[in-house]
Amino acid sequence: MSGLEVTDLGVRYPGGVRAVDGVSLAVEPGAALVLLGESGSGKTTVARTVLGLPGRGAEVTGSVRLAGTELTALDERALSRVRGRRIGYVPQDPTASLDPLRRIGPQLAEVLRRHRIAEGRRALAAAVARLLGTAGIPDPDRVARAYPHELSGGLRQRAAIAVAIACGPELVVADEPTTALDALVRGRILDLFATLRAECGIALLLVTHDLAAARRVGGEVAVMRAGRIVEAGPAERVLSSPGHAFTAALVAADPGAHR
Ligand SMILES: Nc1ncnc2c1ncn2[C@@H]1O[C@H](COP(=O)(O)OP(=O)(O)OP(=O)(O)O)[C@@H](O)[C@H]1O
Repeated sequence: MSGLEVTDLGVRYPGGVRAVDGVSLAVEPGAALVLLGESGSGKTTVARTVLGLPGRGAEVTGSVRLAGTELTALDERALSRVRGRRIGYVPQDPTASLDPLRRIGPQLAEVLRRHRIAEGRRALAAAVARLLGTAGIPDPDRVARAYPHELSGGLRQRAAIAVAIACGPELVVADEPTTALDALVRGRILDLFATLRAECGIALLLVTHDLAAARRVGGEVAVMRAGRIVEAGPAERVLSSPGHAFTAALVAADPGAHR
């Protein structure tokens, strides 16, 4: 299968914590899967394990395949090539993927050069401008010259998304990418993910506890509790008529549900 296919994933930490237990999910090119659930349910552990970064001492079982490549079988060198090149990562805090001491343009150029996407000053500058445009940045020249702290939160997150998509990845993993943003900007960033899916065929695995975000992204949702998926299906159906008591409780506890 193309896209991401996770089968019977288990992650156990030293001390016996079973953070993930028998999780299976799939995201096809251009599709989205939103992992929902309360804090500590294992969402981030699934995302980090897909990135090949489950954490020190983690014991991983099961399979993570990206377009047929078994990622759990790769060594660290091969995995670090897959990360960045075939999988882009968008963290909650964009400053985590941006260097505070370098302007945005040179940072992006460095990623493009390292992965041999573009070479030479002119080609790199053009590729950077194109990439910032793809990330929905209206004035790419200004943003390319700016340091991360000179940008608004929304523009910073767009710059971090530009880093994530610089190498044309098949999959983007985003962990709470809009939690730190205000409601208007949050919606626009979620719409950018929709555009990237439609125009670049990127598969999106998005972790959030924000039900409104899950509704806006559309696609499929998988609801996690204590390391397991308790319910999965189209966001519209699962969130409007939950089939599991835990999903129903999650929806009932959501302040946005009563607006
Ligand atoms: N590196 C680690 N070592 C030990 N335990 C860990 C590690 N990472 C996560 N855990 C444990 O695994 C469980 C799942 O955590 P995880 O962060 O995946 O949940 P989450 O659903 O993403 O929560 P949140 O929304 O708060 O980030 C928790 O009990 C957590 O304490």
